[in-house]
Amino acid sequence: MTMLRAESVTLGYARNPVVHDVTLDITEGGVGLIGESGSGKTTLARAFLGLLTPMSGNIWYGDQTLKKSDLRKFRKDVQPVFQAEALDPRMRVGTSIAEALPRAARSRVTELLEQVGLDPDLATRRPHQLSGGQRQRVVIARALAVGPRLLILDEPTSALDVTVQARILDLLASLDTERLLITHNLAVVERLCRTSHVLFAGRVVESGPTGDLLAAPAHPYTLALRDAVPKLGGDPPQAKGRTEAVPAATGCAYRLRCPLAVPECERPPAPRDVQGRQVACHRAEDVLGVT
Ligand SMILES: Nc1ncnc2c1ncn2[C@@H]1O[C@H](COP(=O)(O)OP(=O)(O)OP(=O)(O)O)[C@@H](O)[C@H]1O
Repeated sequence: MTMLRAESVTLGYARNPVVHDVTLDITEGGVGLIGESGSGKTTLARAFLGLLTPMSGNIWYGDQTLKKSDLRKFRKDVQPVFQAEALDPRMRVGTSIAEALPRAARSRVTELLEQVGLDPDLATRRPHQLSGGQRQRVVIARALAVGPRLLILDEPTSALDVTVQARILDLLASLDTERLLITHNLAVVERLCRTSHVLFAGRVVESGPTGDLLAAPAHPYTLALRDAVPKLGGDPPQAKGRTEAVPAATGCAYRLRCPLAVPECERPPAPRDVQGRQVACHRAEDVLGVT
């Protein structure tokens, strides 16, 4: 079932588009958005949270566009989980969580702390008196307080060391809330997302079942990402091949970096079906041939 859908959305700031004509469904089983810094992941997440209005296209929530849906219900159903630094440093964490709860349900703070694996006694502490992993659990507890159907998680573990990351991933995997997860870390989507979308320069270049994407990428950029970060906790990926940082303005945006680029890539590749995924690359079959 599709909970949220971006339909041909173009997004930007001050009329300058940074996400171009993206169509993407948030379906069950976890959805990953993968891409390097600046590829447009957070921008897309903001649009899915109703915080950024598309320059064109629509965000659909069920059978209504966000513009027309009941925003109160939407804000309860779809909750962000951003970095732990977003917690108010002056507020005791129990109060932080209680604030998100309806007045009649404030006694649920203990239950929520337990649900995220924290000792309820920590409720009286302030964020700086907790470890990074504990703070991230508080952020998750706060998001869960209103009983959301979908969590939108932006790099939920990137500030944590590897063992703490793994425990937070276990916690997220154990929740029965759906998730859209934004990360540059492929190991994280492998653990938490049935479907993944790879973004490059504001365009989806490859989408499909996460396992297939990682086992045999069909886009050279997915291949570069996969080969750059073999394990949990690795550094942000650097593309292999040529290293021009600026995307090409015409044709395939990736072609200046792509080791497989040919003159045909000066024409923009339309997304097409290749072995069970959607891929925007003229040379997808050749990429599959080398993986
Ligand atoms: N508030 C803003 N005003 C103007 N430009 C912005 C704003 N926020 C983001 N951008 C630009 O939009 C593009 C996409 O940024 P975005 O934050 O969505 O990327 P990202 O993939 O989430 O990157 P990161 O992994 O570093 O968070 C970038 O070129 C960025 O500079």
